[in-house]
Amino acid sequence: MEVDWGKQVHLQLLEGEAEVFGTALDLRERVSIGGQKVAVYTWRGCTLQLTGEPDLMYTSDETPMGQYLNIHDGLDARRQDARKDRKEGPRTFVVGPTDVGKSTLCKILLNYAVRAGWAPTFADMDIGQGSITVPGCIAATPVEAPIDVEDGLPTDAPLVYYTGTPTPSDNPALYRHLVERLAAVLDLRAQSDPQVKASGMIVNSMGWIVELGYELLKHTIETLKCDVVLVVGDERLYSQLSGELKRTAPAVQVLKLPRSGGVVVRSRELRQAARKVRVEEYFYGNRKELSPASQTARFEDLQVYRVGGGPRAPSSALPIGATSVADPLKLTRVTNPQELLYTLLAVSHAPQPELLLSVNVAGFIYVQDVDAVKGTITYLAPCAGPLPSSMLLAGAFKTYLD
Ligand SMILES: Nc1ncnc2c1ncn2[C@@H]1O[C@H](COP(=O)(O)OP(=O)(O)OP(=O)(O)O)[C@@H](O)[C@H]1O
Repeated sequence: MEVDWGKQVHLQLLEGEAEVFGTALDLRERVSIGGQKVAVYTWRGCTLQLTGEPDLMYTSDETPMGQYLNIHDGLDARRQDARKDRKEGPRTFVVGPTDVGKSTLCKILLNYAVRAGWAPTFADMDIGQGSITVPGCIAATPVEAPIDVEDGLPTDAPLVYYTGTPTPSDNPALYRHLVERLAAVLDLRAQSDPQVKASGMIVNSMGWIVELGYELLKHTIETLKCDVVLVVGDERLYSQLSGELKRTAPAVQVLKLPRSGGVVVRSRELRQAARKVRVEEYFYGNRKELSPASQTARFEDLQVYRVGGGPRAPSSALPIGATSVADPLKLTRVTNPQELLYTLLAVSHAPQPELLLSVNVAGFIYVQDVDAVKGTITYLAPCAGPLPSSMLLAGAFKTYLD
């Protein structure tokens, strides 16, 4: 069923068993669905009660759920072997073009793993959408309980790195660098807990699968040491990846899966709107249950840095024939606050600017207003009080919150 933003329907399981993307519904529990497109699936039949008017609703008996369950069984067996041998559990990378149900498959596999007693790590490499935090981030989170149908993924302890852009094509070197940082931290975390280690990871990818996008997918497989690659809904990508990995990394198992017929195709405008909704949800919560605080600070008290675009060496200083290239990881201090208006700034844990790209971020603030005369900026923060740090990383995309 599809329910538009701003609208809600309520779902109740009266009899039998049913699940929403792998999260089992409890008998009689009232679940609210709003601004979502979901499928309720039953393995053995159920009776549901629906209150409200979804924008679209239908029943279907064509589903890849059987295949998805087989994949889970395979991963489960590998996790058990890993636990016995004190080795790493499977690291599963879900790839495919846009709108084939990659994020949904990740959710289903995470939920089935949790229901089987594991504590997998979810890593999201899709910086366009931001399922764990705001868009423009590479992030990971431990999943220790079934994903809440209303609230989505757990956000208590995410590990977040900010690229500041919703597409890696703006700065591929930065994207690669942050994937490497995330991988290093996740490796350390896995070593510190045998259950986390054996549970493995489920990694979501972006839908960009050609040219540079394809190269970045391969980089992620290598960096995160993924040993299972699930290719959803794209025969060409499957044959390209399986052929190449057979030669370069024969231990990696590449499997293909069909796209679920229910997956909804989103236009560019809808994706943009979804990004704005994600930012709103970050500050206000899914049900507007949070109270962010609007605060004003002197710009000179903040240290805001931007990544990339370091100065090019003049061509006269280079050998003949060489072209000058800007350092894509160069950090430059932002001196004009006006350019930050309506952008998200990441509040970093970094103690000094040189570490801004090595250390994860604590959270985000949104620049609502800039007063050039007074030299102040007004920003929205998740809570009132001083920021945990004055070291901030600028983003390059604007979001217009109401
Ligand atoms: N079987 C289904 N029935 C109804 N809606 C579904 C079904 N499967 C997925 N969806 C919905 O379709 C939309 C797109 O699915 P999803 O986000 O999983 O695709 P994706 O391939 O990850 O997209 P992206 O290109 O953004 O990475 C989501 O809103 C999801 O909730």
